[in-house]
Amino acid sequence: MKPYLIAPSILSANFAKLGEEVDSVLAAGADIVHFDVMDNHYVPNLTVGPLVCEALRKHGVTADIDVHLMVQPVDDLIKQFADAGASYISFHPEASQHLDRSLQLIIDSGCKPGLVFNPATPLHYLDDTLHKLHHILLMSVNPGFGGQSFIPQSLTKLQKIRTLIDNSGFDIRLEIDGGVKVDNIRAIAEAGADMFVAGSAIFNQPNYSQVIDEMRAELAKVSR
Ligand SMILES: O=C(CO)[C@@H](O)[C@H](O)COP(=O)(O)O
Ligand SMILES: [Fe+2]
Repeated sequence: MKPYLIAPSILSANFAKLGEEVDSVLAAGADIVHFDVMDNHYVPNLTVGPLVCEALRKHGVTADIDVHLMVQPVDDLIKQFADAGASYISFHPEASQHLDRSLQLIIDSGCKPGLVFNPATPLHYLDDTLHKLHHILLMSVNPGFGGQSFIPQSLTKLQKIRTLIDNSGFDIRLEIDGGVKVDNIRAIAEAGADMFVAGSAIFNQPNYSQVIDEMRAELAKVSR
């Protein structure tokens, strides 16, 4: 079983001091930086692009950066994010004209490819892509905003994806994103997730290490 990874989403960080925020959350015990890219087209919100990813690298961030592309089209931004220092890059399959080409672009640019499923995106996109995936990201809210409530049906969808992965024989991480908190992270892990994005649950609290410690304590209760 893969170790659990906690990935704070910078969407809820203070953008006026982003470098310090990322340093703080990593010092508080986070594993990976989750970097939400929104284009005001695929989703009704606008955030940050490759320049900001590059700025975090120049600032000295060495942890993996998990780029979650909520953009359409997808392909142009892949190379730009790879050059800017991205580690993981995921995108929404219905936003790509040529799914296999987009995944291959991520692989060829040296990053780890992932596919993102919204609450109602059908899982058939996994039929011919599993062999190329490093991670699958399940959205447990509709994409576009931080601070939304976890959609309970996501637990069933997580279990389905967990079973698909386990039966495939491929070594794929299962990431969950949206409404993850201390009080639901254990149930989410029990449903099969091994990587946890949390934005508002961490950045809206004054003490980041306390929240991350509490999340890890909940995860330690999971038997696997
Ligand atoms: O991709 C997204 C939203 O579209 C997420 O990464 C959110 O930023 C998570 O925020 P919280 O639900 O944890 O506040
Ligand atoms: Fe995200």
